[in-house]
Amino acid sequence: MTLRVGTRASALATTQSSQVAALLTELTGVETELVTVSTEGDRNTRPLAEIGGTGVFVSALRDALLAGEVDVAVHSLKDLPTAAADGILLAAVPTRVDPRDAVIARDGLTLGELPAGSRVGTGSPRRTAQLNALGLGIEVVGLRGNVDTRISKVRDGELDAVVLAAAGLRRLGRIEEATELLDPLQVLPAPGQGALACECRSDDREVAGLLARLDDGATRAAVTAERSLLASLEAGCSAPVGAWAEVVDDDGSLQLWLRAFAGDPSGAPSIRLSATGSVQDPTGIGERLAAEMIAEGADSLMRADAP
Ligand SMILES: NCc1[nH]cc(CCC(=O)O)c1CC(=O)O
Repeated sequence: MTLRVGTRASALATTQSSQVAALLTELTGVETELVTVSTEGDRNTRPLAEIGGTGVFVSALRDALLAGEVDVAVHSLKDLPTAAADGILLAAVPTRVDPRDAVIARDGLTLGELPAGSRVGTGSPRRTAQLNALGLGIEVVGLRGNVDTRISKVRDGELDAVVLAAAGLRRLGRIEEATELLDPLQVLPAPGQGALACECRSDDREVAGLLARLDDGATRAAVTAERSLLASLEAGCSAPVGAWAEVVDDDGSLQLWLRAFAGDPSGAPSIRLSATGSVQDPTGIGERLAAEMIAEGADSLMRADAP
């Protein structure tokens, strides 16, 4: 049997899909082949919010899965809508690489070293809100495109810096180009950032069993809490929400720490809170923290600029 692993066409997507395919072969001995599927998010470089936001990168791969054209779909977990999809099983969440955001700035600078008025590119409302909340006098400039396109804006001198996911840079072998890795407690990553999602058809027991070997329990618990918070806030992947959870060993009992940020890209005061609980209950921790954030006003904050 040869497993057909579906991937988007971008350099990042094919790299991470081949890494999953290689891991699958290593752990289970099964043969794999990559099948490229083109998605609306790749074909269209208008702002994500305009072309459907949540899920534009994901649905074409899921369609190929349901149509039986591929057996496995590999996504960046942070691109995955929180709502479950009919007939689709999230069969594996491999070990998270790196949750952090990275800065690539001109002349090796860090964010703090950039002079006031510097132009920093990101297309993410979450990054925009947190960059503004740092109060550094930076001008945040909208940006889309693949990793290469974004970095080239700094190399061309069009921007002073860009902020992007460290995991993407690592997977592409370009992490050395980062001039700063932002502390994930200071600039909270997107829920699921740095983790991958491996899906199969819900009724495909055989592939589900193979993929289960790739699942990492601690990563699965952390991203489940992060995504539960996002779902309970009724926010999508393009909302100004950051969340990061870690499993910590508290005298032999495994605890999950979840920290969250909700903001407003235009700079209204933001909300930061954290919660902890048993690693057995990631969904409950996310729900409780979301309720606390809503009680503090997260709801109206996130929707302040909604169209
Ligand atoms: N927003 C798009 C996206 N989706 C996943 C990644 C790569 C990193 C990851 O796996 O979280 C990126 C690029 C980025 O945010 O810089």
